[in-house]
Amino acid sequence: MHTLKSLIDQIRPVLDGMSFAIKIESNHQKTVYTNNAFEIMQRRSGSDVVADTSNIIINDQSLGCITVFHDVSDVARLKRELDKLDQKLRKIQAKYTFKDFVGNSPALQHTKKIAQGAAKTTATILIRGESGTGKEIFANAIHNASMRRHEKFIKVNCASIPEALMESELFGYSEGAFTGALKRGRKGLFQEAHRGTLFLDEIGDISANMQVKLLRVLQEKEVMRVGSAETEPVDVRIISATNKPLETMVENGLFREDLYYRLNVIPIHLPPLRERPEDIEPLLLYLLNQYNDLYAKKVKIIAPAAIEYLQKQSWRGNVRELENVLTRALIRLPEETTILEKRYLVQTSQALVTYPSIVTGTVPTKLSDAIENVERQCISSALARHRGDKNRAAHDLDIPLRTLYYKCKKLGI
Ligand SMILES: Nc1ncnc2c1ncn2[C@@H]1O[C@H](COP(=O)(O)OP(=O)(O)OP(=O)(O)O)[C@@H](O)[C@H]1O
Repeated sequence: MHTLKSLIDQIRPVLDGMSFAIKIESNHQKTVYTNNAFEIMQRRSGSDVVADTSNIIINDQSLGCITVFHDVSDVARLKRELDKLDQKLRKIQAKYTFKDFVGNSPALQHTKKIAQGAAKTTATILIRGESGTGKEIFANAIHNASMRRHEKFIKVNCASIPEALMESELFGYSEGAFTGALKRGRKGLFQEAHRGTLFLDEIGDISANMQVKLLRVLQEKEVMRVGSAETEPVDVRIISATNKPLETMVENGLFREDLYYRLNVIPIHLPPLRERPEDIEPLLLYLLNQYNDLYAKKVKIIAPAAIEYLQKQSWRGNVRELENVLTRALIRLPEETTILEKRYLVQTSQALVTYPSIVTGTVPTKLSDAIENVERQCISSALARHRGDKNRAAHDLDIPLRTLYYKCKKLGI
């Protein structure tokens, strides 16, 4: 007949060598065995431990119980780090001011003046402008010029958050709202931005369902977490931005008119770069200042012919495209060169606008293969233009971000 002691003696070499901490207790809760790992765990303070206890039953007779302790300190530490990172990702330090918004063209000066006036109020602002005109840094600058500058500036890219997550991202969720929800529930971005500014980028991309919910929050100034019936008051200044034709979308029933008016209290239009060629030179100097260090170059002067050449371009991608052209020019520039000549820019801007032939090499027989080739080339070229930034690539390709992820996976990009 087994006794607990004889059983332990039989398996002692196995228990002693285990890396898990183990404790065996008799039926009277008296500790009769602990292994080395248990002693080490006891000496270490502040560990996060999960205990797993099972009864020791032999021939229907209970001899005691064995507890295995799992040290989850690393998991707990990783979780804390993840939470911190998540917090950081959800916040953007609003680091830009109007001084950082380069350009003194009359068109830009006019826009800055309106924005500086608007910053002093709490009115909702809608920033319009083509892609790459600086809507995001302009929103930053408005927040920093406002009374809320010491509070948070939180950015939400409405186009990149999947529809299913949008509501809980914006308004939070309560305890046990859905499988995988955090135990304590979670604040939404509206609550995070309380007393600060919430920047809703790509607002033209939100679904009809979210439009209704957003309108409600703007009207009532309170949010309701997913899975809760209670409301929480929020004091948030909304700045939204889009390059979509919202007015046409309203006419076509794609964007709610009431929401449009709520968002568009102060409209601000950022003019495209081609309408303010005089801003190109100061922008180049501002960018050179950063890029010389970044690419270990020594450029001090931009040749007048180079500036003149750039001023004549159409800049479909606006300042972002100008950044790309300058980056490519600097990369191919010899290290010691101090003057940026036109020839370097000509090569690079042509490289940007000359797209590869749609189907290269042997033309596939199957139409589906040919379509895949074209898709692969268009997507690869958009990703290359935006240095791998999928958001911007999807924007250029005029497809939802989700579709881009799906296609990249399917096409092996
Ligand atoms: N006036 C400016 N001064 C300095 N940098 C600028 C200016 N305008 C734009 N930029 C730079 O151009 C790039 C694009 O700006 P930003 O992301 O703010 O544009 P956007 O209009 O929000 O674009 P999208 O609609 O594609 O999101 C950024 O790197 C930004 O720093």
